[in-house]
Amino acid sequence: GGLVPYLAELERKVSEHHRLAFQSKDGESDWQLLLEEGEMKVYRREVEEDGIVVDPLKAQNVVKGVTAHEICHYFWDVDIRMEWETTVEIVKLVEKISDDTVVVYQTHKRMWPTMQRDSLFVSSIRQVDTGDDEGPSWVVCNFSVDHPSLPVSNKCVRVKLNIGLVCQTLVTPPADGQPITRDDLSCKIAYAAYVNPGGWVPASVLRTLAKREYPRFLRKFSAYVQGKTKDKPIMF
Ligand SMILES: O=S(=O)(CCO)c1ccc(-c2ccc(C3CCCC3)c([C@@H]3C[C@@H]3c3ccccn3)c2)cc1
Repeated sequence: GGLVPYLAELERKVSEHHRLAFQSKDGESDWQLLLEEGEMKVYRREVEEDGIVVDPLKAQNVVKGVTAHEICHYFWDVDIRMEWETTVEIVKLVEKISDDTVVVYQTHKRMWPTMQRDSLFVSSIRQVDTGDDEGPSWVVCNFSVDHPSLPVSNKCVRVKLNIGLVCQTLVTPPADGQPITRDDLSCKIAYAAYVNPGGWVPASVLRTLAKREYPRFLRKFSAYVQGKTKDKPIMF
């Protein structure tokens, strides 16, 4: 389909998110700590492009009792997105490119006083070898594409996004011979979001919105996955 050129870009973005995920931010001292809550740390850089706020966001968290595969699976699975994503109105699977790569269309709830936004993006899940002794990472990358069947509508402003969720499973080995239980598991998460609102939004409005909504999403989504998996066999 018309998406073949995007598949090369997708591979580049997955590698980039994986490379940057657990890299310490010392190099980029201009990250502003927005919030620190237990293991969750949320940072942002203040960036404007042509007067439009496009602040990159970076967050780390550790979620107990779940694996990297489980966190990435529930983040990627379009069918259950509305169970945890409270800021979108419509989620539509536009095209299934492969078992781990789909094209998704979403409308985001209108945030007064801004115009409603929509997004059209490739969403891909995969395991990436990390090369260290912590075992492989699981990665989900969502990034905007143009798609012939979803032209930009005059009702919504199309955002441009590039999102990376990179996760690693941490296991504290149980007493020898004991099977691993969820009490021995946690998942280290690195979330990166670059969202261009696609049109002018007052800087203060967007920055307040991001400061509230990203931590809310990380809290709600983490708790959602813990709830969904607690009585299920562990998905490594
Ligand atoms: O991680 S995901 O892939 C999850 C799949 O849904 C994702 C997360 C966030 C967005 C997103 C889309 C639009 C907007 C704004 C732009 C102007 C008016 C709305 C924002 C701003 C940053 C604030 C925000 C942050 C989190 C949640 C909602 N709102 C974020 C898109 C995708």
